[in-house]
Amino acid sequence: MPLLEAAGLGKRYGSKRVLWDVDLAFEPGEIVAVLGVNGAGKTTLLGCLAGMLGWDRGEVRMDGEKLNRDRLDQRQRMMFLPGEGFHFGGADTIRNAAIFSELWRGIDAKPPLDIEEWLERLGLLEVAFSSVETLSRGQRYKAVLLALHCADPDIWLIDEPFAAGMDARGMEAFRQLVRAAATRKRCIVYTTQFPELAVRFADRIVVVGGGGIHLNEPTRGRDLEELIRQLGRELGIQDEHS
Ligand SMILES: Nc1ncnc2c1ncn2[C@@H]1O[C@H](COP(=O)(O)OP(=O)(O)OP(=O)(O)O)[C@@H](O)[C@H]1O
Repeated sequence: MPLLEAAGLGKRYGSKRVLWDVDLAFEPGEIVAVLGVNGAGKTTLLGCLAGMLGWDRGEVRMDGEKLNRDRLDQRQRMMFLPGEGFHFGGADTIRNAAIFSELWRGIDAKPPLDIEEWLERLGLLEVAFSSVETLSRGQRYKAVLLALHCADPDIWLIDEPFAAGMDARGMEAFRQLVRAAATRKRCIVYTTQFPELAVRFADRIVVVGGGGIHLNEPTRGRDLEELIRQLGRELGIQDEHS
């Protein structure tokens, strides 16, 4: 049974129909990249999957059970990370991560043992005790990724992580972070505009467009260069090789 599922999902903003009849399923332990041109509905899709946005038709299911936006126990099993991230005012990097851990895993939950290792991998050791508000844009986003690691929900919904100003070290730490989470059977779904990064980081690629799903393909066993070209064509990029 899928961990998370959209069945016949449709979403309008007023008279504007953005998604309709979207069927998608996400398994524990998989990393899925969602691509699509600007305005295709990627953020809308993630917002609906997270139960943050309402929908007009169809349903979202978690472990086969209909997602009810009022049910805290369901909402607590996932986290939606917006493109700009979010943090708790005044908290330093470590405290911010601890607050996320307390909110998602309970007040008695011990922080993960490897928090120092991830501070190091993300390049955050020097700002571990600095207020998140005083950090640079990329550092702030990394601090939120650390908090996500500490919260460790079953489902990670991440909007545009590669547009958040992280440096190469941060991007590599992100790759390791989501891979480690997938090994713990977390399901990670993120949006991106970059076919190369999608293919490099994900087990499956989904392309949203025209209100539906254009492509839903595993990366395993695929010729990745060809898949990147195919995605480029889906996104309207001219193929130099054709
Ligand atoms: N609150 C809103 N009210 C009205 N229309 C909205 C709202 N939010 C999004 N839309 C519209 O829904 C469509 C999909 O938006 P969405 O943000 O989901 O796209 P996206 O694929 O994430 O785009 P981008 O790549 O630019 O981030 C767009 O046409 C957008 O104008």
